[in-house]
Amino acid sequence: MKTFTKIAKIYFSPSSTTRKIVDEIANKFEGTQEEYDLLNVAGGNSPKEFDDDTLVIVGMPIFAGRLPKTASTKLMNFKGENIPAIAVVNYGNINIGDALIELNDILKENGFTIVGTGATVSQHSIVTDVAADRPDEKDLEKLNEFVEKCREKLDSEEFEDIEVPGNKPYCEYKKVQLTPICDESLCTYCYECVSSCPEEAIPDMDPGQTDADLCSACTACIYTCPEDARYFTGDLFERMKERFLTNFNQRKESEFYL
Ligand SMILES: Cc1cc2nc3c(=O)[nH]c(=O)nc-3n(C[C@H](O)[C@H](O)[C@H](O)COP(=O)(O)O)c2cc1C
Repeated sequence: MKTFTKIAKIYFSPSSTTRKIVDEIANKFEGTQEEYDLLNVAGGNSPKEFDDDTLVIVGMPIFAGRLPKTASTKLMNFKGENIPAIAVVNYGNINIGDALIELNDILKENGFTIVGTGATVSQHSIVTDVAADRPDEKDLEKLNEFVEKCREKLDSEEFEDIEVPGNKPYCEYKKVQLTPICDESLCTYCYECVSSCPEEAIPDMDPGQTDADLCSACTACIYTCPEDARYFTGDLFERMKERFLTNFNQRKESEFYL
């Protein structure tokens, strides 16, 4: 296999499961790892073009059947003429929607050659009882088999266009109408939530507030808070929980395309 000097990891991962998948894939290759964390407000804002000694690994969570808006907008800044990419969307056992085709389209449009792609299942970051504790051992085993096949394909250097499920035009991106609340009796004003928010929806000096118009419900602030002071609550959240646990609690498996 051609040796890659650099392994570039590009991801958006508010509750860290997508990052875990990307790390699992990247760690199977030699080469110095570079990270592009699109959750970071400054991350991925400027154009970046990769050299041909680079293998790119991209991981994106699925939000409402699409890529998160902030993440897809930033991803468009990454270009790589014939640079090989392994690309996964990661979802919470509900649906893939059109996110997989959207991810593939963006990467191909920007010059990348897709070596392998797929959809992995991880714990639902909003309704955490759905797909709880995933990815598990079985998931990681399947992921490793996929990576092995990607390695073989990189060896063969034969890359045909990969067809993935999804519709065009893509389903409309619908913002999830939830905004985390902050229990100020628990908050220690460490401001971790402020710096974790990719939408800058939490005011600098007032973590008790969240701008619902800016918030994408991504969950970064909830998972970063060391005091568990931030969470979703309310009727809509309770209804969502009930609906997901009733309808989507049957295990779905990761799917891969090469
Ligand atoms: C705003 C939002 C919307 C989501 N929409 C979907 C969805 O449409 N289908 C699905 O299966 N999971 C959905 N999820 C769950 C995430 O895709 C899943 O938990 C993923 O593992 C999160 O990745 P992360 O740990 O890297 O943040 C959604 C999560 C959030 C926060």
